Amino acid sequence: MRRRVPFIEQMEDAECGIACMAMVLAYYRCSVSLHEIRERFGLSRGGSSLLQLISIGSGYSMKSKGFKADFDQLQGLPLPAIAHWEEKHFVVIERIGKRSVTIVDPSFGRKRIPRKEAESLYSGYILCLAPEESLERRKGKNKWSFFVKLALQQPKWLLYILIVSLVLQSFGLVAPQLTAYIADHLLLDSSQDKMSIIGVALLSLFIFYELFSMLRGWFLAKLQSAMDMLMMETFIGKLFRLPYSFFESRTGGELLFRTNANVYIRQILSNRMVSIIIDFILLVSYAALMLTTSAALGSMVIGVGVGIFTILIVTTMITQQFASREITQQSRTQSFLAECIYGITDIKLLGAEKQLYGSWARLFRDQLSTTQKRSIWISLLDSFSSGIQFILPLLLLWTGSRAVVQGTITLGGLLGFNALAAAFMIPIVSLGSAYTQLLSVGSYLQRIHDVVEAKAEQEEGHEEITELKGEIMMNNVSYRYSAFSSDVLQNVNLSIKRGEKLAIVGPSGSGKSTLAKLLLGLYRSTEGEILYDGQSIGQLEFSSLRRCIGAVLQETKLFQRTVEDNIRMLDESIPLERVVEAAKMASIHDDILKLPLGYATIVSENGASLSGGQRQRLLLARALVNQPQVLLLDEATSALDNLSQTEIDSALSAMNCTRIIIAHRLSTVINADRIIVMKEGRIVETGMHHQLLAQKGLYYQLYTGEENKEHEIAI
Ligand SMILES: Nc1ncnc2c1ncn2[C@@H]1O[C@H](COP(=O)(O)OP(=O)(O)OP(=O)(O)O)[C@@H](O)[C@H]1O
Repeated sequence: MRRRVPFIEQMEDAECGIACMAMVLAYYRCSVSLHEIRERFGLSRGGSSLLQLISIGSGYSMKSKGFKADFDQLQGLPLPAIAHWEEKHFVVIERIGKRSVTIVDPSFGRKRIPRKEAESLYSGYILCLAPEESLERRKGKNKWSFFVKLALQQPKWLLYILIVSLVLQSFGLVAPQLTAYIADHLLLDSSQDKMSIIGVALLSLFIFYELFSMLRGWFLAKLQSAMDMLMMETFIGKLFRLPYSFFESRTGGELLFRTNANVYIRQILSNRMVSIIIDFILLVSYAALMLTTSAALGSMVIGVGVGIFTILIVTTMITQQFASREITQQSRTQSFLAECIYGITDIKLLGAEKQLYGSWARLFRDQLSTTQKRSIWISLLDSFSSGIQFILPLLLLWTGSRAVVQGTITLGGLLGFNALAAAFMIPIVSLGSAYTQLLSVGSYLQRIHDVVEAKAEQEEGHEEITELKGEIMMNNVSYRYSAFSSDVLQNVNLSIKRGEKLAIVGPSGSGKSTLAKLLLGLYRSTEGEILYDGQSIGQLEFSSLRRCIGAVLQETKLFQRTVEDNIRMLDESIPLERVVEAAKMASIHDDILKLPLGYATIVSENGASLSGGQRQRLLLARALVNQPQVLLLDEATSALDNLSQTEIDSALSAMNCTRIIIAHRLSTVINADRIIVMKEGRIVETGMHHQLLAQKGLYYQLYTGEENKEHEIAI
């Protein structure tokens, strides 16, 4: 039989290329996660080009050849192949027939489309791939394993629920027997005694049923909260341990969507896990009971049951496509909305509300149209199975009446059987819908899997440090953001002395911020090494190292907490006096006192209620509160006036810590002990202000350019 290309869903818009590559690799039995590809080739948020896909293919021992070809020329090429689609997307072409083409679209799934349509969607470029002998066969990790492991950590609650549910469901088995008994005995002989006994039996049945139901609900709530705790602890715990690059390649909205997916998964699985086991047990018991009561009628009902189940499964397979598409669209809409809310200042500034609302509405309409299609299929399915459930008792009475007349079954027996048949259908429908839900959970699990399986920033066992002397060395450090880009830093050699004030300057894009992030361990150098007090950065535990460094980067943000919390970053061990001291050094203390509640004033998200200069000084206070031995400031005082700048500078000089200051305004760094000038990722000049000026090189140009500008402004 022809092998099919396994569908691997893209998690984000820009992932279609690597998802296609992962599908083709999986087709050749080499299972690779999207995360692994990103990690290995350092792909960021942008999409991948055909050239990059060729390199990725070669990296996995696939002979890859990309070229321009007309649609008709595709016929003879080896498939599956990756095709450029609609000028903006990649899909895998699985089969080209005379009339139709089968593609596997990473954003949707398998699709068979008319040849004419495929021809119009194809953008003219194809990437053919064939495995080399060295291609490693690899089995993929099961995305369910994370959840199963968690669930099995709750054996107590699972067992209780199972027992209570079994007792509850066995009441279902009693009902048909009671029906038969009442019909056969009470209808003909309704003596007071029998009536009372049955009445008491019914009442006790009801009370027991209620008690067990309540107990089940209570156990379920216990299981759910235990699982919630474990799932969220594992997920969020892992999320915080992931490297900075992981967050650079995912949108905030998408990550929030994944966090919420945990709750959805837990809700479905904690309910379903037990019910699936019970439904199976019930199904077998009901079937056995029906067959022993009447083989003929029993076989008929079981046949109908199998029919309903098959229809449910087939329809689920159809709706599954819509379900995973809906999830992708939901996450896309939510990510877009989150982005708009984060960037509301720019939207207002540009007066772009209408356009963005229009874009959101388009995304939402797409999502709704998929939801609608799925709902229509589901309601068709529901109406079919409920129709059968409606007609089945009548059908049974109709066919069973002859058996009653022939005396092979009593009237009570037939009525009891009818009740049994109705009960038999319940677990069938429940298993069918469990299957539907489990499939949709699969799509959510894939998103969680991406986080849970990602490699943490550091494994355990690195040296935790509590203080630094402040000596830093960079030996031949080079860095590039992805395997496909050129070096952003090239052979940087730098030795920073304890207590030195080092300024890094250079044109925009010369690699200053990248260097700062390497020093903080946010990126790992591609070549060379960074040493703190003679110890390689790779040996140190990053979070402990970062606690010893006070850093303000261009991306650093304020949180919607009190001023005090913002300075001490929720670290309760830092007393208010130290917070005040840091605020004084950052020249923000007086401004804080003028706020309505002083240090207890809530700062609005990202400091919207503060001036640009106040925000920067508050962030500086945060960097200073731990009395760091190294201070790293990337454009941290760009919004300050010269007076505040001088005030802060003398406070920092008194601290006697190593200072690395990245600045565009050269006037702020002229008193630095040493200035290094960067250009295109290299250090091109080093020296003190007057020495660099005398060299009349790049620094001179930057400085005189700035001076002229200031002069123009002054005029
Ligand atoms: N996350 C990233 N992924 C890919 N490339 C990046 C990333 N961040 C920066 N770059 C690229 O690296 C180069 C250096 O950027 P960097 O931010 O280090 O420069 P910079 O000197 O700090 O610039 P500026 O003075 O404007 O802040 C630039 O070409 C930039 O496009």
